[in-house]
Amino acid sequence: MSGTTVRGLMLPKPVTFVTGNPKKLEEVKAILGQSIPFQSLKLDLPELQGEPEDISKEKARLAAIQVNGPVLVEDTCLCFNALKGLPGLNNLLKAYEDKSAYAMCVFSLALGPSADPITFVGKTMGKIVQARGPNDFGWDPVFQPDGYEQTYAEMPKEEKNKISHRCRALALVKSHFAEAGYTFHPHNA
Ligand SMILES: O=c1[nH]c(=O)c2ncn([C@@H]3O[C@H](COP(=O)(O)OP(=O)(O)OP(=O)(O)O)[C@@H](O)[C@H]3O)c2[nH]1
Ligand SMILES: [Mg+2]
Repeated sequence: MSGTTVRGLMLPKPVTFVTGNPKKLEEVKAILGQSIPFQSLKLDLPELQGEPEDISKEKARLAAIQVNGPVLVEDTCLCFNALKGLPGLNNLLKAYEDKSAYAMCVFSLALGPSADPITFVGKTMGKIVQARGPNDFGWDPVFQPDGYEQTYAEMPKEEKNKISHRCRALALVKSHFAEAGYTFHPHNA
């Protein structure tokens, strides 16, 4: 994490969570509840290259300029230990004995167009298995978290949302909001 926290800072409007992925949005809504006032928006942002945290920060910076207010962005990847943490295709993993993997979620918060984004990372360790469970969200059917007999896809949503990469990253986002004590401009809340 980086950046300077200004305690009690008043944000001009609710946080805009920028995503084009409805499944992500559904989970973020369920996990955040009423803890952070936010709205969502799909923006066309360039697909950036580089290290996950740098990509995320740059995405937040670009989004905050477009929104002209506080934004939260998120990127997720499934990283394979056999490929030294590289995100990859499941078929590629067939050639390796080591099926261990981790789901990683990186959120960046930019408080405004000229603010330095703050990054929050959540990881859940697990392994890649033959697909089991409903097929409506990315790689959920092939990821089985450590300590569980079910894949993400087989778990009830509430269960996934208690242990997921996304909930771990969002727990850090929530603590940041609680510590910073941001307030929201009453006219735009
Ligand atoms: O099984 C899954 N469980 C998850 O919990 C999860 N979170 C994301 N994904 C998938 O990973 C890819 C890259 O994600 P991504 O971060 O680039 O997202 P995106 O481009 O769809 O949306 P966004 O960048 O507009 O927010 C996309 O195919 C997402 O569907 C998940 N799959
Ligand atoms: Mg994306």
